[in-house]
Amino acid sequence: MEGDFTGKDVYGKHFSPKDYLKMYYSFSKEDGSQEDALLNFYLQKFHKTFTVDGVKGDTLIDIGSGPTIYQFLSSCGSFREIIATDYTDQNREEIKRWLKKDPDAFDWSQALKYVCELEGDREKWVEKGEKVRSTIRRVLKCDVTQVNPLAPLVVAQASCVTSALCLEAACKDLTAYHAALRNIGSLVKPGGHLVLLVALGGNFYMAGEQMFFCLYLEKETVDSAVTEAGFDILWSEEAKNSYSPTYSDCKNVYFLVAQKRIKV
Ligand SMILES: Cc1nn(C[C@](C)(O)C(=O)N2CCN(c3cccc4cnccc34)CC2)cc1-c1ccccc1
Repeated sequence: MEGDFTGKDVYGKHFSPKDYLKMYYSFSKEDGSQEDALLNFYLQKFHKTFTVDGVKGDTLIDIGSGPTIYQFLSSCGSFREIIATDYTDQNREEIKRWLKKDPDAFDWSQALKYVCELEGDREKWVEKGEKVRSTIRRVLKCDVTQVNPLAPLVVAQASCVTSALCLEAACKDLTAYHAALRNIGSLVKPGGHLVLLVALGGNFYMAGEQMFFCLYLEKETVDSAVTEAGFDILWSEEAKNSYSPTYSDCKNVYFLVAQKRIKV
C-alpha cells in the first residue's frame, strides 16, 4: 500500500489521537509484545541520551510531539523547561489533557514505570509523572515547513531539539525534508544537541482506519541531511521495525544524536 502525501489539512481533519494512541502505545498485558519492543527501544535510547550520556541544558523543544509524552520521560530531569509542539490542534489538546490529569487522558503509567525501572526504581513512576508535568511549560503550534517552525512566536535558541517520527510524516519529498531539518536545526543554539527518532524504509502508516503518508528514507539520507543542516552526528542506532505490517510498511527505526557545529 502506498499513499499520496498526506497534507497538513488531512492531518487536521482526519487524525484521531485516541485511535493512534490505542494502536501504537497501549502496552500489551503480556510483556514482550512487538509494539512494546519498539516503544521500549525509543525509551532506552532517550534514557541513554539524557540520563546516561548527560545531554542537558536550559530549554528543550520537541518538534511534532503528536499526542504523546513518552519522549519526555528521560529528558524531564535534564532540562529546566520543555516546550512541546505540534501542528494539529487535537494533538496539542491531547497533551494538555494529560498535563491537567484529565480523566479522559491517555494512561502513560506503563511507560513511566518502564523508564523508572531503567533509572533503578520502578516505584518512582508517580513522581516521574509529576516531574514531566512540571517541566513541560508550554504547548505550542509548530510547522516544520516554515523557516521559523514556531512562527509567529520567536523563541530563544534551545539547548536541545528533539523530534520523533515527525519529519518523515510531514515532508512530501527529500527537498522538503532537507529544508525541514534546516528549519528545526535553526532552533538549536551552537553546541546544542539535535535528537531524532526516524521511521526508515516506509511509505505509509495507519492511525485507526486512516492511512498516512510516510516519506521513504534511508539511514544515509538522514545522516547527510543532518550534516548539511550544520550538525556532527555523535552516535546513532537502528532497530528493526516491529509494528504490525498492517500498521506500517516501514522497515527500521533510527535513533540519532547530533551536535550543532560552532562557527569559528
Ligand atoms: C508511529 C508514528 N507516530 N507518528 C507521529 C504522528 C502520528 O505522525 C504525528 O502525530 N505527527 C507527525 C506528523 N506531524 C505533522 C504532519 C503534517 C505537517 C506537520 C508540520 N509540522 C510539524 C508536524 C507536522 C504531526 C505530528 C508517525 C509514526 C510513523 C511514521 C512512519 C512509519 C510508522 C509510524
